[in-house]
Amino acid sequence: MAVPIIPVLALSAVMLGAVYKYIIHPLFFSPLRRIPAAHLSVPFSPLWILWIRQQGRQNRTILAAHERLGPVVRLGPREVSVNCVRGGLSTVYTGGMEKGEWYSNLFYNYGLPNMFSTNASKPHSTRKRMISNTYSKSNINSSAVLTAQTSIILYERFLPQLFKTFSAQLTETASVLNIYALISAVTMDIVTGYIFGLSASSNLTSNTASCSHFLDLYNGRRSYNFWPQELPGVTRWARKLGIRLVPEFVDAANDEIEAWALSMCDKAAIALEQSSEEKKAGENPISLADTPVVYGQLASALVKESQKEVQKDLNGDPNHPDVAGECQKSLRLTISSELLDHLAAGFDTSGITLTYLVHELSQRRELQSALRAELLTLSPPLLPSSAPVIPDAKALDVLPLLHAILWETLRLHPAIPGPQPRVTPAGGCSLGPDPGFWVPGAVRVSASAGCLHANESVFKKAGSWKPERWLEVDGESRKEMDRWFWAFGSGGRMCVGSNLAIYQMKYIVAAIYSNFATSIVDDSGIEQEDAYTAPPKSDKLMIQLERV
Ligand code: HEM
Repeated sequence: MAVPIIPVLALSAVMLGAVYKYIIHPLFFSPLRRIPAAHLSVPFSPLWILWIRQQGRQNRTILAAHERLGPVVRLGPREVSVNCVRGGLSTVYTGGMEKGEWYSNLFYNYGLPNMFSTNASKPHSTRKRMISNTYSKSNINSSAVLTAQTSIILYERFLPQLFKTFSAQLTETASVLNIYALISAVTMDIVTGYIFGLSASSNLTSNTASCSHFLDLYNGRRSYNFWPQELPGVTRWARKLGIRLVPEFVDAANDEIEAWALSMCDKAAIALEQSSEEKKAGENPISLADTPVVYGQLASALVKESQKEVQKDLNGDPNHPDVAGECQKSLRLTISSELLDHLAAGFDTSGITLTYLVHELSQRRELQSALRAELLTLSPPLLPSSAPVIPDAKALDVLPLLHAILWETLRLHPAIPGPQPRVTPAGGCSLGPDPGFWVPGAVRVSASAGCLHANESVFKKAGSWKPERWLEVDGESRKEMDRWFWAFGSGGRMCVGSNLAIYQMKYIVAAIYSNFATSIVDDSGIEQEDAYTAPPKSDKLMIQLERV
């Protein structure tokens, strides 16, 4: 029987091509072949790193690979991890590499992008310019609105909850407090208060049932991120075949959270509208605490930007009565996508950090006393008798022990310890300290706070929580510690809310430790999740309060 020569030749060519692409090229020609591989299979296939991620072992595996192989390691055929400042953070993040699809796969809201999930630099910086001043250190530390909001949240919600728990402890009707949930509630209230104004924002601190419901919704989705984020195509195809890799309740939770954020946006819009009418009528406009600072700024910047477009559609008439209305309507979800991201990024990370701060302090009675002594030097101190006045934000900010305790917690327990992926530019780049490895374009590259903060040559006894390291060291060693400290990221995509985060975390710590001592009742499951954002595995830290 004659062999059909053309199909055989075609098949052979395809097979040879595959052997070249998947074996010969990675072994002998790929510029990435010189980078130490975290696993034997990584030059040929991404399956190993996908498996590690799916199993929730990525952070510890990447850290172990860096400890074994040095500051640049290869994680997949087109994926590299860096763990150095020179040729690492400076090239990838300060160098402004774009984000790639990893963020847009998961962090769109209502199907719409926001600053965090926008890949390209240009639309990102346009959006960032619109709002970054509302989060600048000088605005945060001198904002009368934020002061009014913080005073109400701390004196009328947070401290009463702590005192209520303390009294219940005395009568033994309740002996323990899940401080993770209460802190998440208060960080949510401060962040949404600043974004939407107090009357339009959340009150999870006083409302424990709403807080539990929200945390269940929010945290219940966590373990299903892998599929849509790493394998969006597979997730879509599986769905078409009737297989749900992400259960239905995750979609329902997303819908509920989106609806909740949208309702806060709508309330903020109404408050602003009423305020401008009252202003026109010569009446008192909106109260300080009810001012929606971030919403107001973002909405007005976006409306201004889109007015030109809408005007074009309305035959160029700038006075057409529909211009403002059309803009508001078309921007409702765009604004909410942005602000839902801020509130999520803002409450979760600060809540995680403070939970670990309380956990560490609860094991050190003497340090709590030293911190309390420092906090009581504030004028006025954060005691119920000082209400409604809160200590000055700048005075709070410069307390050295408080700062060292917060910084050390952010170092050892970064809320985002996992890789923050970027994509190398089309022309390629060199990665790693001299001489570095040349890497072509379109390669996924990331650094991780969890790995950078574990560097023993910068942070002695890196595995121990030692706030004194931030007090005892200065000069070049301190500068080096600052260069490797990466809890908020760096470069153009660094955390835009870091000043608000520091502000609220310091006030919350001051509220707790000016009034109480804490001790651990149950810290089972306190280990951080091995994930991009890393809350305690158990979502709880049970503590007891003691009045001081
Ligand atoms: C302890 C508290 C916080 C920590 C540790 C933290 C950490 C980070 C990190 C590491 C990034 C960069 C992530 C990446 O590129 O993958 C980031 C970005 C971001 N954070 Fe935070 N964050 C905190 C609090 C906040 C707060 C309070 C807000 C706002 C209210 C906020 C809003 C954002 C936003 C909008 C981005 C995206 C910035 C951009 O892409 O330009 N964060 N944060």
